[in-house]
Amino acid sequence: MRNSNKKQSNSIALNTSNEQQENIASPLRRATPQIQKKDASRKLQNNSLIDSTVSTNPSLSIDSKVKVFIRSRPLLPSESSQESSIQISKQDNLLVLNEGNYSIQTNFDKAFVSQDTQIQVFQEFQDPIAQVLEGYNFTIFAYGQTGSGKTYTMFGSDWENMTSKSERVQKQQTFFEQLDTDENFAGIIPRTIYYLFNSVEQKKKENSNLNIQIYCSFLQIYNEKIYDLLQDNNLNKPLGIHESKLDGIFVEGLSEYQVLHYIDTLQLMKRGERNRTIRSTSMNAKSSRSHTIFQLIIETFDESQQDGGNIKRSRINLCDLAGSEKINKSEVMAGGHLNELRNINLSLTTLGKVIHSLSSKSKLPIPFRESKLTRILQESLIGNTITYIVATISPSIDNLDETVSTLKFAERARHITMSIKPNQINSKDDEIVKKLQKEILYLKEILNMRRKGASVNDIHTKFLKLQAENEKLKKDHVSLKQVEQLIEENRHLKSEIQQLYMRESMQKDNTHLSNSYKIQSFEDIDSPVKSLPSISNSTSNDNHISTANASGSTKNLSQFLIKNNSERYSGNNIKSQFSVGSSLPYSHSSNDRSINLGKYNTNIKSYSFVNKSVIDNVSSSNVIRPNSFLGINQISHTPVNIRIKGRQEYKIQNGFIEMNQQDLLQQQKNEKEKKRILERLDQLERIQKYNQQKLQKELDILDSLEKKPANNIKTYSLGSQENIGHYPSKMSSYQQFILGSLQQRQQKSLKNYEFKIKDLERRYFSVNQNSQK
Ligand SMILES: Nc1ncnc2c1ncn2[C@@H]1O[C@H](COP(=O)(O)OP(=O)(O)OP(=O)(O)O)[C@@H](O)[C@H]1O
Repeated sequence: MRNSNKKQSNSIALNTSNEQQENIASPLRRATPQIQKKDASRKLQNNSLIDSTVSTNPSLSIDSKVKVFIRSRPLLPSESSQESSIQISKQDNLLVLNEGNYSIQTNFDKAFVSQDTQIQVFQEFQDPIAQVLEGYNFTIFAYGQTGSGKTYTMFGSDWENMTSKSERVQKQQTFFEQLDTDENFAGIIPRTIYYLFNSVEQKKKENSNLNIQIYCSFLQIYNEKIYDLLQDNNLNKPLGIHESKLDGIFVEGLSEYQVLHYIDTLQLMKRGERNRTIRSTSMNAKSSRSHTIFQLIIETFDESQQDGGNIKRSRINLCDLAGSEKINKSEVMAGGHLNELRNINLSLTTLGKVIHSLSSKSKLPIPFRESKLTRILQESLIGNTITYIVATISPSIDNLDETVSTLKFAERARHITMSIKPNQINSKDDEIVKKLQKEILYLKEILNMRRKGASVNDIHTKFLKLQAENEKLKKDHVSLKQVEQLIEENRHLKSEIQQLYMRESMQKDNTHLSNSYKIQSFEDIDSPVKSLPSISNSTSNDNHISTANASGSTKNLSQFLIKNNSERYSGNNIKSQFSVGSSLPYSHSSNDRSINLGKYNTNIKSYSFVNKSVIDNVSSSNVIRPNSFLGINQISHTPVNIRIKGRQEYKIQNGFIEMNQQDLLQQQKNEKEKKRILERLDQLERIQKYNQQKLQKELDILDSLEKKPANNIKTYSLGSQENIGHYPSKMSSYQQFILGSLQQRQQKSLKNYEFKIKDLERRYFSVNQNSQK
């Protein structure tokens, strides 16, 4: 044990009394644990397991305590040289930390140690996810010092960084296909997505009238600014936080993507993860420098209740906080790093203060507004939300202070109680109708202004004016169906605006979209597999789909889906919405908006058509067989990325496919290069194998030669009669020469191949990464 960690007395118990004024989130302060003899180490008084299970009766509002789990990671290879580490074990929900003569024991709602798998951790989250479908909000956040395992817990292991090609492929498969059997790989977010979609399927089976829509968004807070991780990968456009009576606290301008299948959602999660700001630090090679929140919004509506029914709208917030980090005076830090660190520490300190105020039931104002993080999490800490915290700790002796600090934070959070009830929107609720009408007016105004070339400032001024005007909106009684339509229209307009903004920011980036493509229309399919959508050739120069081969061809989908269209997008002629299928097998919902193409090929399983209204250029005799399509199943009216075999990436929005010509060329180049490398790799692997076999054979021959006394080889006595003539103690110089040169030659060639293979793998990895950007 290092001297600096030696303490004077033997046992530590956490003091979490409400009077304690210490700022627990600051990593810069040393923990001041209460010290006791080990024998007398006391357990915390509050041992009861807090049950935040809520009633599904929507009229009931009940009290729910924040649930706190603790998770300790194993020692990392870089820490294994340490003389000693903190011994962390658990007894039921009691976490026990032993370090030399010191001991810390404290109770949590659940304790996880290094042997506990990702599946075991996730099992604790299944109940509240089921509650989300009843209209309850649910937040999970991972808290802990840098390098303690927050990202591992929330997202999963860093498999993409693994070097072995075969392992990468296997992990990729696991990620998308075997979440329920994989124990250690995927973290809480992918599992939540998977579980949620399965639960939705189950619910729909139980009640075929249920219409459940899922949307997702992903944001990061970096240096006290909020960015959309799905739209803004260059930190170009910080977003603002607003509060409204109906929506509560929300981030204005954050994109919401409608998602139809878990694979699409995972793709979006991966896209956002790639855009996250990370840095290599002394504690963690891939340290998250921003707080991220992955949000799933679930809207449930019973179609059998025409009037007077309810729409349930709930949220799942999955937060991976940036970790606190000490400012290391001996280490030279880049200016940016220091700034990040200050901002991270500031927001975590504020979170600590907020938790302290809430747990001590202080009468003083709670400092939610002191940081963006606490402002966004406000509703998860005092609002209508089931909240779980996973506090992560490290067993490294060097991190003892931070570990104690995390435990104190976690213990305090357990004292927070919230009153929760399901979120329901009633069609007779004038507030919601007013709000939707207001928003639609506002959005229409903005769209018109944008089309006429108005600036963002003009629009903001107009917006303020509109807000005032819209207060006067008349009260109408509308049906639930109408409310749904209003929501749809609203969403549609928002996505148009999003697209406009996106284009603007892309133009600013000097990223010129050299081609704009539009998909005009598809047929809505009533019964799966019976008839398939098809597309006919469009010869005109208008916005129609071009079909390179429309009758049963197996050509690349891109060939018949898209057509170079010089005309720019105009919001008025959006006629159809569609989503394209996933490359992985799944059975889509049985409602009339989807179709299973599984019968026709294995790559694409589902098409979804949302809008029946317009059918252009579609004949039912032809069959689409997009078997080379490795796309994701996505919505149409918010931007989505689609991958087509060969990994070109397209953006689809409002029935448009857009692609950057330069990107496309680069992608194609990358693909060619990758293919070439893979072929060369295969070839080299074959040669290497052949050489190994050859070497082995030659060695075997020499071995047998060595054992056999050849006539022309002198044998030597080893002093024992039996050995004479059988085991020559010395090979002939000829044999030695052959063996030596053979070995040398083979070793050289094997090394050469090994080197070449490594080099190719490295190049493949870098090309692959480039093509995923
Ligand atoms: N339970 C675990 N089992 C195995 N390895 C783990 C576990 N938890 C974390 N690790 C490993 O520890 C390292 C640091 O973990 P991670 O990046 O999740 O930390 P973090 O708390 O998110 O750090 P930061 O705040 O700097 O982003 C990673 O290499 C990760 O794979």
